[in-house]
Amino acid sequence: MTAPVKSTCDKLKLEIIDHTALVTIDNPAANTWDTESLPALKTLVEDLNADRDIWALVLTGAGEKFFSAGADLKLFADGSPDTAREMSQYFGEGFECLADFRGVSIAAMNGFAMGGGLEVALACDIRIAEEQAQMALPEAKVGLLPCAGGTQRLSWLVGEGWAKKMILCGERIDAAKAEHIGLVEEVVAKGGAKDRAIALAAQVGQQSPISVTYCKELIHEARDNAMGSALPNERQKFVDLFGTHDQKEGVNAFLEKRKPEWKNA
Ligand SMILES: C/C=C/C(=O)SCCNC(=O)CCNC(=O)[C@H](O)C(C)(C)COP(=O)(O)OP(=O)(O)OC[C@H]1O[C@@H](n2cnc3c(N)ncnc32)[C@H](O)[C@@H]1OP(=O)(O)O
Repeated sequence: MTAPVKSTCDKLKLEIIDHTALVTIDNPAANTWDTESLPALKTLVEDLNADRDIWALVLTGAGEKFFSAGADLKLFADGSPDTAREMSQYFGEGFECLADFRGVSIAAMNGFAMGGGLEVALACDIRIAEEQAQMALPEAKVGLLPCAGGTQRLSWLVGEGWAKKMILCGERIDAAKAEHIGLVEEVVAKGGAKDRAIALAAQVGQQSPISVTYCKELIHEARDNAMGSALPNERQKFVDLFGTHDQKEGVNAFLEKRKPEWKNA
């Protein structure tokens, strides 16, 4: 018998419910991602992948307000290109490992899903949002860009037009709009995402797990082939931004709660 899987990080809580791993991002105030939780996510998903009794993964956020507000912006206030390289690698490895999870992954979006918080939901197979949830890829508002698969996975899911409206115009959308454009598969009442996701995961459990794994790999094949080198390129452009004035200005303006003054340099 193999030892039960454990989370290696307090910011990621793990509960096993039958064949489903319930993973809760628990990093107050905004369930942000950092240099502890991102590598821990990778380790956790690898360990869950190795456990043949785990067939589904549900990801949610602790508390009532945030699913996840993305990267902890405090890490980027005076970050260097090396900081950016390290963070983008952690994001890439963590979220790509989740995207390749052997079973079905479901994001139970219980509140704000912003930046890397929306990108982790995009790395899941299915998204269930509570009616009050709001989502955006607002990285360009703070002088950054979505480097955790967002430019690619959002475009694949909702098409180029809405991806551009959200990424280039910084448009934040509510759950109803997200369902309308195909960004989430279901909207449920406030407080209901986790239970609905666990119920859906149990439904997955009625299928052959090995069939599910093979089908998922095949569904991903066309997209992954077409993406080519886009994911490493996305990470490199994120690193490049850290040599600019506007990256520092954008992040510091957010932390100082003021409007940024862009120089386009
Ligand atoms: C590759 C990935 C890159 C990225 O992910 S870059 C980050 C992208 N994410 C964002 O830009 C979202 C930033 N957050 C927000 O815009 C706002 O939050 C919300 C619209 C989501 C909610 O606004 P409101 O209701 O006014 O809450 P609040 O007072 O802003 O947030 C509560 C506390 O949480 C902190 N916080 C929120 N998001 C982040 C973050 N991403 N990094 C660090 N701290 C964050 C705030 O500052 C504040 O803290 P305090 O209570 O001390 O003032």
